[in-house]
Order: sequence, then C-alpha cells, then structure tokens
Amino acid sequence: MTLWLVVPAAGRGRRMQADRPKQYLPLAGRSVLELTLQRLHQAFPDAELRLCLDSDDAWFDADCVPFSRWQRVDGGQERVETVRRALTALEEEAAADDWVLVHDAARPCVPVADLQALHAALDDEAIGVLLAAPAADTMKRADERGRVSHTESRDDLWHALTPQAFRFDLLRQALDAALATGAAVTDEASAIEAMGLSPRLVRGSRHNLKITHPEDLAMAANILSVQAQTDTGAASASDTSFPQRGVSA
Ligand SMILES: Nc1ccn([C@@H]2O[C@H](COP(=O)(O)OP(=O)(O)OP(=O)(O)O)[C@@H](O)[C@H]2O)c(=O)n1
Ligand SMILES: C[C@](O)(CO)[C@H](O)COP(=O)(O)O
Repeated sequence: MTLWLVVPAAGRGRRMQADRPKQYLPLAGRSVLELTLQRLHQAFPDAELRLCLDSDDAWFDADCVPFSRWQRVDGGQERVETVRRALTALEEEAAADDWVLVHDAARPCVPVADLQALHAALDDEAIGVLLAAPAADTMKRADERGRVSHTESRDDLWHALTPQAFRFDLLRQALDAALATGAAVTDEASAIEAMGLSPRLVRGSRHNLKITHPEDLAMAANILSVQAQTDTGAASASDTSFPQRGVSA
C-alpha cells in the first residue's frame, strides 16, 4: 500500500510579516520547507509526496525536495482547499483505503520519532490519527472586552499538531462536506470530526511548533540546535515529562 504525503506549502505567511512566504525563510542554513521535507524523508523515504505550492510561487527550488517520487500541486485560497486539491491530484492513483499523511510545511522541527510513532499508530486504526500535545498552560476564555470571562479546565485539552493521517476516501468525503457547508476547518481532523468520527490522538513533542509569528523563527532555531546536540530530531524529542505516546481519543 502506498503512503501518500501531502505537504501544504501554499500559504502566504501573513502573520509572519516577512519579505517572503515563511516556508522559504532561512533556518539553520536551509529553508523551512527544505528542513520539513528532510524530516519527512528521514521517516518515510519510500513515500510519494504531493507538494502543494502557490501557483505564483517565485521562491521554490526543486533541489530542496529529497523524495524520488513527488509531484507539485497548485494550492488553494485556504489550507483546506489546498489539501483538497492534493487529493484531486491523487484521484487516479490512490486506492480508497490508502493512508494520506498531511504535514504543514511550517513545522520543520517535527521529530522523526514522532513521525514513526504516528505511522505505527495506523496499524489496526479505522478512522485516523493526529499528533497532538496536551495543553500545558492555564486556559482563559476571554469576553468581548478582552477580560477574563472564566478559566477553562485544561483537562483533556490538546494542541492539534501535524502530521494528521486519514484514509484517502474518508478524507476526501470529509473535506468535500466541510467545503460544501462552509464549516470552519483548520485541520483534517476537524473535517473528520464533523462527520461524527473521533480520530486518535497520538502524543507528540511540543518541539513540533508551527512557525506562525516572527518570534517563532528563533524558537525553531533553538529547538533544531537542541535536537542536533541531543540527536532528538532523528530520535525521540518528546517532552520527557509526558512519556506516554499513544492516547485513545
Ligand atoms: N491556502 C493555504 C494556506 C496555508 N497553507 C499551508 O498550511 C500550513 C499551515 O498554515 P498557516 O500556518 O496558517 O500558514 P499561512 O496561511 O501561510 O500563514 P498566515 O495564516 O499567517 O497567512 C502552512 O504550511 C501553509 O503554507 C497552504 O498550503 N495553503
Ligand atoms: C493544521 C494545524 O497546523 C494544526 O494545528 C492548524 O490547524 C493550522 O491552523 P492555522 O489556522 O492555519 O494556523
């Protein structure tokens, strides 16, 4: 069975306020996109990649792609549309029950061990899986004045990370339904949840941050440096205070 990797890299990175889309910003001597693709390739060297880029992308250099089997796909206006377009590009080739693993280009620090743990969690999985990290801070709900309305319990609250992996046909149906209803879908799991299904949470490292705001670049550089010193990019970089990896949803 083919493992399909979909990497959405068609965003503009507006919150980053940089001179280029954030996936092309330099980080540890490479671009964010190149680092992300390297991590994926370390874990899944034989996978087929669909790399989603803006049709007007002027920054992409194909030399940064380590995969031997890959294709470029034009992205959409929103991330959900980008991922849906990648599935359209797979329609001729993917089997209904093939796994499609979606990973943000903007997450270059994902540990290879977390990628492997996520993949292992697909064994005997009926619905699908996502990397996630437990909420660590006290959570406040704001009111319309920007004041605290109340404190939310953080019990059972998780940060959704990527990769997220679902079977091709189920993901296609879920994204189509979300697009048809205009539901707010910021990750693949929320589209699956809207179908009444419960994806499995797989505990991942808090190192797997999404580069979103300007200060995130320095944090990512520090994480990569720590991972290089401790070899935890390639091995396990999970927060040692949260040793459990697989968690039932
Ligand atoms: N239309 C879009 C929007 C986002 N993405 C990708 O989805 C990932 C996560 O999205 P986000 O962090 O929101 O990226 P941007 O949309 O680029 O950022 P912003 O919202 O700040 O503009 C990124 O790898 C981004 O390139 C995409 O492929 N297509
Ligand atoms: C997919 C994602 O990275 C999971 O955290 C996230 O939902 C993307 O969200 P954004 O709204 O595009 O920042």
